[in-house]
Amino acid sequence: ASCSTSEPQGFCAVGYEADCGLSSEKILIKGGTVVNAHRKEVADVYIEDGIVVSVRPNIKVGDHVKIIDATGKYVMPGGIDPHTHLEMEFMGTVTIDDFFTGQAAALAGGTTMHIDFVIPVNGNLTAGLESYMNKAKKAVMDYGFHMAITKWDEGVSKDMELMVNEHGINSFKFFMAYKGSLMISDELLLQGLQKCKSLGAIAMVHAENGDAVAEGQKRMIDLGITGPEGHALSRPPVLEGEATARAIRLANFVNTPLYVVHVMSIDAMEEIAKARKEGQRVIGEPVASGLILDDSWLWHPDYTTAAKYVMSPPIRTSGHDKALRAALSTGVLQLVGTDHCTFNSTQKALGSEDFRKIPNGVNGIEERMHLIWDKMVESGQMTVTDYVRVTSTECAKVFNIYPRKGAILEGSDADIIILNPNASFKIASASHHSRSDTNVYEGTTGKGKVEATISQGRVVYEDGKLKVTPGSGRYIRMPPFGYLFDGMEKADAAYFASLNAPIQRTKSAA
Ligand SMILES: C[C@@H](CNC(N)=O)C(=O)O
Ligand SMILES: [Zn+2]
Ligand SMILES: [Zn+2]
Ligand SMILES: [Zn+2]
Repeated sequence: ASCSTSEPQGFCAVGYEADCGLSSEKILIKGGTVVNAHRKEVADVYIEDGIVVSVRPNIKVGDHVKIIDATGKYVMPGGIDPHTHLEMEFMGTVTIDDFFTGQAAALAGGTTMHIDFVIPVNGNLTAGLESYMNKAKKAVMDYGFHMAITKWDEGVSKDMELMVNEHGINSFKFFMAYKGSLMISDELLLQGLQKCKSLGAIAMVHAENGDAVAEGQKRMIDLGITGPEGHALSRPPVLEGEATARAIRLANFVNTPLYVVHVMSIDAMEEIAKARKEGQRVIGEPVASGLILDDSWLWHPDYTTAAKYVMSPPIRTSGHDKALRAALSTGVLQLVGTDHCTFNSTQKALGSEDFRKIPNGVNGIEERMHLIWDKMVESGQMTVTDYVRVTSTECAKVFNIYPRKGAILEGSDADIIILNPNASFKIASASHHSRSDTNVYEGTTGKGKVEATISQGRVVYEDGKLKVTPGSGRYIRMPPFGYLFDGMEKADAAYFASLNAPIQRTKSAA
């Protein structure tokens, strides 16, 4: 069998890879501009057995080495997507992309690692992890896990220790929205923040006021607004700003780092900016949809078109996207995710009578690298080194897997992309690798094209063809106490020292 394009969407499913003969253990990438977060340089990259062996000009090699000419192109660390939901059970259905199609899409778009969210099973973390390890059996690229916390008791607290100390999880997500399903109370959030601090684990929040959202939804239904536009109107930016501020203050009170996922509005971004200006360790993660799109689509007369843009927090009115891009380019926000959580048009139709039933989520795992390059680097708003920082390096640093991941340095994993700044891309559901029949970026074109993706030292995407093997993906353990925790104990000591001098009071005269 050979690598025929008759394979579904140009896939090389298991068993064909050897026939493709295109992947190899020794690769020399010649003459490209190698870009890391800290510098760019014209240099060769030599890869052997999945590892970067050397990065310098004019590397000489023997035979049996696959040579890739990258002259005039950028050689960069593969993207790392910090926020995905593959094969996630949610709102009565399951996301249409699993660890095969979602990851194939990622590789085709220049992302070589993602961090997915384990959802506990009936609140049980261990059962949740088992379930996700099972889903990931078909993985074709490296992945890590965050763990969601959807209820609190002594068992959950104990299990969090297990997740950190035994299972390589160093981040826990608390949903402040989705009342009645994933949402937790402030009391639980506080317990969770304190537990994360003690474990050296990053606390992550979905920051919307879930109680107010429920009120806002009722308000829309009472007004007879049941279409997708009701989704945006029911949860305005003020509710994202309020929850973001609340989470930031509670993290301050506990004195632990905080990671705000899918920052979608100016309201939330400005709370993060204020906290960071005051020295608080808060990370803000915008996602591709919030950086690129606006909510006018939700008013589209065609339900299928409008419903595909329903996610939470909602994609905002025009202007928020521009402000979020500016914040990302100046370091107010630190890294870009996608929140890839795809439902096809049949699944989205579950909410055709009531927007509250539209499964929340959009695509992005294949489009992120192209969209950020075109919108921010090609436009001159962001440097190529910052592009690497926000799409790969910062994520590796926050989750403590740098420089194994997120860099092209001697000893790093050989997860590398070659981007041609002079080629262009076009986004279409007809050609994308997601299993969904819709794409929120349908028809978008732009400059900059990922022409080759190397994952674990093998060429897995080249000339528009994927050569992936289900089961070849590896679970990447992420150790606790990453850089965001450096020195926190000193701040704590100083704080408690300042309290430990009880005031000596004289008894007031009787
Ligand atoms: C459930 C998950 C994806 N869906 C979404 N953001 O609308 C999330 O809230 O991050
Ligand atoms: Zn093939
Ligand atoms: Zn969320
Ligand atoms: Zn999410």
